[in-house]
Amino acid sequence: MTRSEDTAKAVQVTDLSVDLGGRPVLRGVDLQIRQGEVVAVLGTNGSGKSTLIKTVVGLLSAARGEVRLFGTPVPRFRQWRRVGYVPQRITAAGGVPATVYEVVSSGLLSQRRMFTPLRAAQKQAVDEALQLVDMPDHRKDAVAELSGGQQQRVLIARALVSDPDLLILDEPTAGVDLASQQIFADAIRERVARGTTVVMVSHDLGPMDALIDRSVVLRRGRIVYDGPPHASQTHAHVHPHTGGDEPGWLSS
Ligand SMILES: Nc1ncnc2c1ncn2[C@@H]1O[C@H](COP(=O)(O)OP(=O)(O)OP(=O)(O)O)[C@@H](O)[C@H]1O
Repeated sequence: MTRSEDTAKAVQVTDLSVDLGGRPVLRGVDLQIRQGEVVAVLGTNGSGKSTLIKTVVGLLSAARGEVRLFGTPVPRFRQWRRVGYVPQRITAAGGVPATVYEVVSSGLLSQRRMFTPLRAAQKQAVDEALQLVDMPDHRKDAVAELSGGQQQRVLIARALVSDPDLLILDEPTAGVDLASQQIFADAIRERVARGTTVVMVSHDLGPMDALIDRSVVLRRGRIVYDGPPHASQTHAHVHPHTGGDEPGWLSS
């Protein structure tokens, strides 16, 4: 594979195995995501979706195999500004009192420049992200004092503020009301039109459903389906033991 083909892949997961608590959670996962694709990661509770996402963003390490982002192995990847990540649950405040504005603006700064004041354009980007999730009136509020759905909206704003090339979303709209899900889907649609790659875990895609062009189903730490969204979304929630000869289903 040439270098340019490598970098045309936003995410390359090769023979990835991850162990947690001494137990294999992911086993031999292969997944290639081209730039501009919108991929849903589906599967029952405990199938390994969050573990895969966390390994892709470098929060967990591989026992075997590797993950590359834009052609670079994750341990050596430094362009984190190109990646927006919404975790499954609130971790943004991390026990430290932080305002909505601080959490969203942290999406603009690499660790090294954490305490550099924001430039005017960056302030504007934070304001726009807060508008997008309909939270401008809460900019000075402590994140810890918001409702769960409002906290999730803050995390969405943080992921969108840097206008990343790759958005990695772990149940981004869990607990978020339908109107806000729609706003979020519209924001994602607009970015997808500009070429942003999206990888999203969800149990209920809601208004995001129409944006998905491929889905991947995990079962007990392995990929069992990789193909067009329709069939997989049906099967992911029905009986995991079917599959048979339909396209996209892989033998496990
Ligand atoms: N820190 C940990 N230590 C040990 N086992 C873990 C740890 N985190 C997750 N696991 C186990 O790994 C498996 C996969 O968990 P993971 O969170 O990736 O699943 P998931 O598909 O995202 O589930 P859900 O749909 O419920 O969010 C589960 O069996 C879980 O118990």
